[in-house]
Amino acid sequence: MAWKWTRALDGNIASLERGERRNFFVYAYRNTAASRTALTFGLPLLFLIGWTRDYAVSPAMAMESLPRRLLLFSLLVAMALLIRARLRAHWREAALVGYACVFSAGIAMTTLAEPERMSLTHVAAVLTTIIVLPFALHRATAAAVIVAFSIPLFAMLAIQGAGPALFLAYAGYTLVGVGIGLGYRRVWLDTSLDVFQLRQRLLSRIHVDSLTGLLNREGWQTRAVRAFERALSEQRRVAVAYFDLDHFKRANDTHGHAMGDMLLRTVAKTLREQCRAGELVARVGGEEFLALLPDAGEDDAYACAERVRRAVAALPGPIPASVSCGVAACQAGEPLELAVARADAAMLEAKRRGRNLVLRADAHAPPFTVAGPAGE
Ligand SMILES: Nc1nc2c(ncn2[C@@H]2O[C@H](COP(=O)(O)OP(=O)(O)OP(=O)(O)O)[C@@H](O)[C@H]2O)c(=O)[nH]1
Repeated sequence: MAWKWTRALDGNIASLERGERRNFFVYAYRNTAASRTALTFGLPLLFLIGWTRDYAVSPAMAMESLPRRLLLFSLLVAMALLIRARLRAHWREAALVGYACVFSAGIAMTTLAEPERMSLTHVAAVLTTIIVLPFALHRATAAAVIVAFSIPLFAMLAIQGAGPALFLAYAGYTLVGVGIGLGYRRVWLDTSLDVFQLRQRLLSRIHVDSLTGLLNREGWQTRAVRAFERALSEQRRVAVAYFDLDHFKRANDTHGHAMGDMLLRTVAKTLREQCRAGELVARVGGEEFLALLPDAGEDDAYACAERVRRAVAALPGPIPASVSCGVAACQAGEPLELAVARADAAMLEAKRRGRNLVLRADAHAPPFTVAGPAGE
């Protein structure tokens, strides 16, 4: 049996490494914002539905139970925040684990207080814990939580003289907990997840420029193309801006490479600050930066680039800095690289015209239009 698990698991890991999506469960949970969001909002929704159902049966009783429910809900939120801080997890994952823990604790307490109310709904809720916990918690913690919750539940099952279905459900629950806790490294959820997380972490590093924290060229190629295609499929506009620091070699030669690096970091920070959420910024060369601006036409891109140009020119510090920039709005049917090439050419023209300048690359009025706030 263990051998079979191992084989299945190795297959999962290999397929994850090959980037295949066979392990759909892990993949679906980790990789689709929709599934995580559905789960995250689904649980409080269940909470609400439960109360509404009680209200329909007996408003007085529902109102009576409201403070208890609100307390439980506050606990959920507190737990989620705690887990988020502790694990530095994404808020949706933190919220899920928080729900799962408090949900299980609440059910365990209810069962202890009112054993006759125990039902398959409870089992389903506790099973949620099994699904959710190993995704986000360390194996040992997940095991401790599961086993700790299962003890009172088992005691109640025995006292209640429950049927075999409930016993079986809880036995599965406890076994998963014990299996995880004993360090059964081949429990597929756990190990696949280790590999998966490692891969995700490596991938995110590969896409980030270590000096500035912006996307690097690979990151740009992956993320910008994806964002560009998404915008096209939703028939939204996209523009690009190509920035290049002026006389950066001179800055390096005069002030040293360490100061040059500092200037690059400061310019990167300025770029990030001047761009809106959802806009992608990358360092694609030594002192070259690219921005992808969804929902922007050439005027918007120009305005953004002008903001960046002014902010860089106003930077305090020992090195006087400025950027030249070309902006281009993607034309219908035009691939992203072509828009980038037009923005690049406009940027080079800005260099030729004396630097510290933003130019529009206007496909219909070649070669270039000198940009101005009124779009002259
Ligand atoms: N400090 C530092 N310098 C870098 C880095 N990457 C590239 N450079 C330097 O950036 C400089 C780029 O010089 P050039 O391509 O001549 O451009 P420039 O001096 O900015 O001149 P213009 O673009 O024409 O205004 C070179 O001296 C590179 O050594 C880096 O990561 N850190």
